[in-house]
Amino acid sequence: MTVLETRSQHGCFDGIQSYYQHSSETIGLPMRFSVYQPPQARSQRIPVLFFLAGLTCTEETFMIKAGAQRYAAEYGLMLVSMDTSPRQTGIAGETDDWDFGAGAGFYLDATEQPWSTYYRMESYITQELRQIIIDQFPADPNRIGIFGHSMGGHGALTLALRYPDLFRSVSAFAPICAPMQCPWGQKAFRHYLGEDQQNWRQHDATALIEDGRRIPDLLIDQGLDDQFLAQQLYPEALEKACREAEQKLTLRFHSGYDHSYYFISTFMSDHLKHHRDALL
Ligand SMILES: N[C@@H](CCC(=O)N[C@@H](CS)C(=O)NCC(=O)O)C(=O)O
Repeated sequence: MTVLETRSQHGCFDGIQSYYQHSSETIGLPMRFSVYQPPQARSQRIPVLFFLAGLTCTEETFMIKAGAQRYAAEYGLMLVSMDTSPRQTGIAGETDDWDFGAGAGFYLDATEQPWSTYYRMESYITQELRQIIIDQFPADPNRIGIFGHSMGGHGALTLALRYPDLFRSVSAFAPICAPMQCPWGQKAFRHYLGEDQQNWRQHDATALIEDGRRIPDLLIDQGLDDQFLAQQLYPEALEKACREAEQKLTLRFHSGYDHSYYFISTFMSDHLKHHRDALL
């Protein structure tokens, strides 16, 4: 069994917030993740929600800023978040850009050198981290959901579409809905996946739905004052694909909200209710 080093542990809403590091077989380097166990975890196996954070974030960002633990304690949901990429791989230029490389793993397995050796976040989350959570925490393997923000919203949507047997509920805050069409996605996909855009379609939520993949009822919240909305996020593209495919989508726009965790924390209770209703 994977040995976990506990980096810190804190009482939180009658449950436990903890931070871990372990040597990752998938990544080939140490990886960090965080877990919130609500009080219900003391006596039973409970549903789990994986949260995938956005560009520049770490395993701490969601747990510190999203205000999710209060609702998780009420609803009996375990929360798991993880770093947004491998770190300190030694790849030249890894930390030069805030929207690519370190802090920007895009939740896929890179196929192109030099990134493909370490940048394997898709396998890390769907296999290694999922197994750690099932083996070492009171998690119900049949009741796992996934959600995320921005790049992590992209990750949540694409992993839910690609692994419908693993994730039974899905939602997102301000996700990158059509990465093949936006500058963040094009830059990441060109380096991680190469020039053949046919391979990109496997990692683009809009394209996956166009290509026939489906997910359970999808909830997306999007701020209208989001500084990245027009250039990077393209919810209209996803909405069109869902409409044409008859994929159920609740897409809510909110005036006065930007891309930050102030927006995320405002709508957190709705997202946890959405997952609770699907998983309990
Ligand atoms: N560093 C970027 C912003 C990056 C950013 O907004 N990241 C989002 C995800 S895409 C985030 O959640 N940042 C962490 C935070 O708000 O704490 C900039 O200066 O424009």
